[in-house]
Amino acid sequence: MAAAPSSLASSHLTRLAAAVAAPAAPQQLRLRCSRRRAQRVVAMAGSGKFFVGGNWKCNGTKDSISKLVSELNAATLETDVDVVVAPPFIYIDQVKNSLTDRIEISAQNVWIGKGGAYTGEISAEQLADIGCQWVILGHSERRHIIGEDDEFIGKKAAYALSQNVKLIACIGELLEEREAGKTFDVCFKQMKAYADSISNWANVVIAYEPVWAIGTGKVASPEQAQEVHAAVRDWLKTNVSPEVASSTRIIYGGSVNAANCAELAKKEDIDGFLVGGASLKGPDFATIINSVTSKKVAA
Ligand SMILES: O=C[C@H](O)COP(=O)(O)O
Repeated sequence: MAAAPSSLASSHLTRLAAAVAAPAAPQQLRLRCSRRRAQRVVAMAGSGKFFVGGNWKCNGTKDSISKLVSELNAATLETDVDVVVAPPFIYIDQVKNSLTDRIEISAQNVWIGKGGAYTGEISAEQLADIGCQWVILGHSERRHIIGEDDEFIGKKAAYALSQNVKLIACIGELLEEREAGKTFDVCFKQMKAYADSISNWANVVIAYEPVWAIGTGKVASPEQAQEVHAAVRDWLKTNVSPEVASSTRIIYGGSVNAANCAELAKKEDIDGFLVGGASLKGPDFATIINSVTSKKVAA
């Protein structure tokens, strides 16, 4: 799909406004998806591994995390999935020392630059020092509760990547923004802030997380998620490069669970998930990881 964001916006905004109530995939979009599927086969074969992250947020105790780690260590996981969990900072070392190396570790935040006199902050150098390979940035809870803005998030992203900490870059619209037909505008603005700061996308995964779906039990329909993922991929194609658009994984987050993951995973542009609540239950998280099998069948 080669249309520029501006031309996409006029045709999609009307559909997006109605999509919450009537999420059927437009025929036109399906046709464009078929073309893009063919175009992406080569790129996905090289670098597009399914990716599932578990964001534990501010949950857990030493005991509950020990139980969760035991469940994850005992789980049978499909091999062709990148799996990452993000414990609260204070438990990262415990998890790092007890969790199978099959699963990588992410932080949920990081300081904007080099460490020093920044009370309460954790630097990217410190994450790398303890073997924490990833960081989640731009999560809606940090945007809308803590008040982080696009520029601040972009600078954090650039510094983390410069220290070889890989990035899960979150974007997503509020319910009122979706209802006002601004979903694409919001997501593209958030994408631009990342693109202004990122020169190498090899270590970046984008997480589309509509805020209205986070922790609400109201998951986006597969068609709603696919439509935004496809638009974000087109944005990357137009504004970064076709190669980055093809190779960058775009994962979905927001009320993903063991029951709904398979249908979402079948969608062409959904390359995995960022999971909150359901990642706190080992067997459920394993089911979500293993939903890659639905993707293989759909492909
Ligand atoms: O980072 C994860 C998202 O905020 C999704 O959370 P949730 O699965 O609890 O809705």
